[in-house]
Amino acid sequence: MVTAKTLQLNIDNMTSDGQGVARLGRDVYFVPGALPGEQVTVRLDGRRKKVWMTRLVSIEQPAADRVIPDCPHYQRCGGCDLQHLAYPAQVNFKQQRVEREFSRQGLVVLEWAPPITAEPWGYRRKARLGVRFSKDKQRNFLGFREAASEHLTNIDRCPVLPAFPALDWMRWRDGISTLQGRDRITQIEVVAADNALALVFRILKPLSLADQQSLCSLAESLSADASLQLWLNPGRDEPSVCIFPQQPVELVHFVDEQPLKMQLSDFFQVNGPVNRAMVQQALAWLQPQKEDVIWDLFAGHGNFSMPLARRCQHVSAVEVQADMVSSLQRQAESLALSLHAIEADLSNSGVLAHLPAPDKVLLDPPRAGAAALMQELNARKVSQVLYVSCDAATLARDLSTLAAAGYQIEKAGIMDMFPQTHHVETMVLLSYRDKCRG
Ligand SMILES: C[S@@+](CC[C@H](N)C(=O)[O-])C[C@H]1O[C@@H](n2cnc3c(N)ncnc32)[C@H](O)[C@@H]1O
Repeated sequence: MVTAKTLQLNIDNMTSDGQGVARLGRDVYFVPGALPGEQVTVRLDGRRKKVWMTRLVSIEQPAADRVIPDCPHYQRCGGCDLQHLAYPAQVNFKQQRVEREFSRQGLVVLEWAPPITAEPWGYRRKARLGVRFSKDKQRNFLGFREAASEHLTNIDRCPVLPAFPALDWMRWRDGISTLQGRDRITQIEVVAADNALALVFRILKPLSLADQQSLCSLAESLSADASLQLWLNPGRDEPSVCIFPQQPVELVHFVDEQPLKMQLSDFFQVNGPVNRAMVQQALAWLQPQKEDVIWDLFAGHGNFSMPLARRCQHVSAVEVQADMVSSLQRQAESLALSLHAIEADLSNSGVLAHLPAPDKVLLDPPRAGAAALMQELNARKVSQVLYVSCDAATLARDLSTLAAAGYQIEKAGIMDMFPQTHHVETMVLLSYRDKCRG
């Protein structure tokens, strides 16, 4: 059978999600875990359209950039996919990938900024781990879902999470195993703010008081600097309840050297140092002036809007999630900043019609991009648009619409928000040049 076959391949390229690519005659092969320049043996897994999916069996000739992955669970855990590539080469791969997407769309960038990078390990301040009780084995599993499967990989530590004593997963797994309601916990979410670390336990049914006390005792023993918080969450749309400590501090992270409040359910950028550098770069590129009218679209909890509102008086922040909008508005009011937070769905571009015409627009959409907004920006001929994106393909698609209408890409730069993975964040500054005015 063809799926049992092995063959030798020379890898000459990489897919946008970091798999090695080889060509043999007219056939194309994707090889997860292989790098350009390598000679490898693979097993064929099956064919999708014209591409063979394969599994790496052995590496006959390794690439100069190959390194030993730091994590023992790498390639079983579905989290990271570039740990086998030396860090500078990861950044280089991401830079080339974004440039390739841009050139596919015929985009011209006047100036590329140097990539923004920070410490490539221990950076991830948000993560979700699965918990499962196996009746057969009469024990709990705690870890990440394996790539493309429902199986949990048990982990003791994760090198992309911060090295807090409270993130000792072996202790939590053992602790959960002793609970009466050990089959009621399905997930632990990590929210690492700058002033505290919150663990949110998703529960199917309420835990007994005795079980809650056991978890609190464990939290106390792991909370070296008293900054650990333990929350129980009974369901996606239900509020979480803090069981440790009794009076939890409000979570904040620092942006623009100021604390920004964050709620447990908020979207927030996963990499603190890269986020801070990204916001500083956005401010340096946009140069907000006191009288500027600025729209911050897909504003989240104000990562960009609050720093902008400190510098200018007419900032409108638009976001679809009501709880982030109200928290942002409250925060701005408490600091006497004139920021207008608006709850609206930006897939309907008409929602911007009543806002004062902007001098500058910052947009930071989710992965799908902001296709619905491009006509609005084209019609408005905004003098500066700063586009922040976590998906190079939808970014290039949206930029090509703007470029066709007369926008010029002044600057672009990548930000390595997600080291050890293929994901890349990009910032682009566009200016509007009216061809009729020359
Ligand atoms: C990539 S995040 C950026 C958030 C923020 N700019 C930041 O840096 O933290 C995208 C944000 O867009 C919001 N969003 C997603 N779809 C939206 C829509 N259709 N209309 C408005 N906001 C949306 C999400 O809730 C999320 O807060």
